[in-house]
Amino acid sequence: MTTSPEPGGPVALPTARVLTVAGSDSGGGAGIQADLKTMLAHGVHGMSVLTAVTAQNSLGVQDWWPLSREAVTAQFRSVVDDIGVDAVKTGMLGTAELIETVAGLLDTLPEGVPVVVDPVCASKHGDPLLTEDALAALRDVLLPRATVVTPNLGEAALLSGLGTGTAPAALAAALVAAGPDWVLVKGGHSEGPPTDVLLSAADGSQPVSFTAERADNTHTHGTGCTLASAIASRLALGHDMVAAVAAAKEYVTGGVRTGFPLGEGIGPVDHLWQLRPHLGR
Ligand SMILES: Nc1ncnc2c1ncn2[C@@H]1O[C@H](COP(=O)(O)OP(=O)(O)OP(=O)(O)O)[C@@H](O)[C@H]1O
Ligand SMILES: Cc1ncc(CO)c(N)n1
Repeated sequence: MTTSPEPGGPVALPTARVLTVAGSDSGGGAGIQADLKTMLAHGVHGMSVLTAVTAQNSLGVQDWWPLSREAVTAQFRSVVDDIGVDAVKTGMLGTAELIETVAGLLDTLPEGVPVVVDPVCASKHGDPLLTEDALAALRDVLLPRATVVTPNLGEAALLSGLGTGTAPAALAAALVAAGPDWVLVKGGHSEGPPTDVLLSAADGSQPVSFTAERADNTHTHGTGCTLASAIASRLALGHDMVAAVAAAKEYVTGGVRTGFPLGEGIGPVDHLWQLRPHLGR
């Protein structure tokens, strides 16, 4: 929870403010749309800086267009300078130019605002959402500014330069060296129970593993965005990192279990699974 200067002195806000800096998914399952739904489900105030527009559906990404650095900067300044933020999540940034722009903007945040970096490289279908030359910028410019970075197994292999068969704990150790405070390597693309491995840069201790039952459901569009936004929401509400990841994992697990078919391909996770009984549908 946070306080805000008001005439007559600081007052407690009824909720936390969480900003996503990410791309739009026209199909509504991932990207900005998944982030804002996740934030709503966590009872925080969600805000957005759009970095790119994708033409996307359950079958894949048909095309995408990055916004200008001026458009990204103006959105960020509008939100941060007036409303303020308690946590930031970054997702699809698309190009090296936008990664550098966003990194510069993150440097202007007040001290202590947590930043969750989801290093989005491709969609669930494998369609690229990042230009090839931007991977180095993601690693060298954005990772050092992350409170936590949340790669899937493929992204962790790409960013670390290690092979795809490398164990998650070894991938996490290699990425911690790139400068984030924490690394969470997600195991959604492995065989068996999806296990996510969290490693802290600070204490050099053993990684913490978060395991769930694998949902026997192909409708997993947006899992990565959902997990990262849930972590950002929990951090904004004052949870520590281990508690935030544990709660976020529980949220995404429920959402995947009840993910539903839409279109001809991969349907979305259900962001409202906890509220369905109250909604009556
Ligand atoms: N079938 C599943 N059942 C339960 N949990 C899952 C399943 N698939 C993925 N997850 C969980 O979802 C979260 C996101 O992991 P994943 O590896 O799918 O990320 P991602 O590839 O970045 O997602 P996206 O493709 O949406 O970008 C992790 O907590 C992972 O363990
Ligand atoms: C806009 C956007 N961001 C992230 C992902 C990753 O799932 C996606 N498919 N689309």
